[in-house]
Amino acid sequence: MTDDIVKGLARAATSGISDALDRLGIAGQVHGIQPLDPDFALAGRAFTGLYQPVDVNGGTVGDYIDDVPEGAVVVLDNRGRTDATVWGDILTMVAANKGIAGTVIDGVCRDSKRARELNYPVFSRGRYMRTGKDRVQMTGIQVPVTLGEIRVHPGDILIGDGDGIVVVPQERAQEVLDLVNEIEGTEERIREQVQAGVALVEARKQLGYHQLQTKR
Ligand SMILES: O=C([O-])CC(=O)C(=O)O
Ligand SMILES: [Mg+2]
Repeated sequence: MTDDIVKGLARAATSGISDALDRLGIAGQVHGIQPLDPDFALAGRAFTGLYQPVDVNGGTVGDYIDDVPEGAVVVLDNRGRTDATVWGDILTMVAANKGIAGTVIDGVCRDSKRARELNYPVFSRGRYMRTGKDRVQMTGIQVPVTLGEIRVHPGDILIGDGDGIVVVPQERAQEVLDLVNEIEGTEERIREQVQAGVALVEARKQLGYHQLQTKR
């Protein structure tokens, strides 16, 4: 299920959402996590999972996937670990079949070919073949997690495109959406003016381009 705020934000580019977050003083830009394919895009509310290194009790990549609702984004916090995966082709296949919106990993994934074949958007810190099975332990499901420096609570909205991922806190989502629409509208007017022959320096000055993202 995709609600109206998610649909509205999904129409925007991550660059516009980033500028709106800057203006509102909200930290939501995820640094260093990129799509497996630059054409991948996703939008949806977070379903979160947290990993720790395995201890004497052993561990694996987790069996949460059947609980993830259609339209959600799976957000996996493996603490930036790049030497063991927490996502691969079997999870991709199941998630794509269920209509899950995509997966964002603070870590790495494997079997990346399947994600491209099924056009299932996976965003990660990279690709690697070595499994997290016997190396990680899932210590939390639907708990607050981090993607790099950015906190994600279950239900927060993630938007991803070829430029990366932004996280919009659910409490501020309407405010962010209103501001993104305003910023993108202003940028469109700048493009129209330039196409009509106005000098870019003039169009930018008139419409306040350089301050669109400035915190008020
Ligand atoms: O070990 C993993 O990262 C999971 C995996 O390959 C899969 O789900 O196909
Ligand atoms: Mg696999």
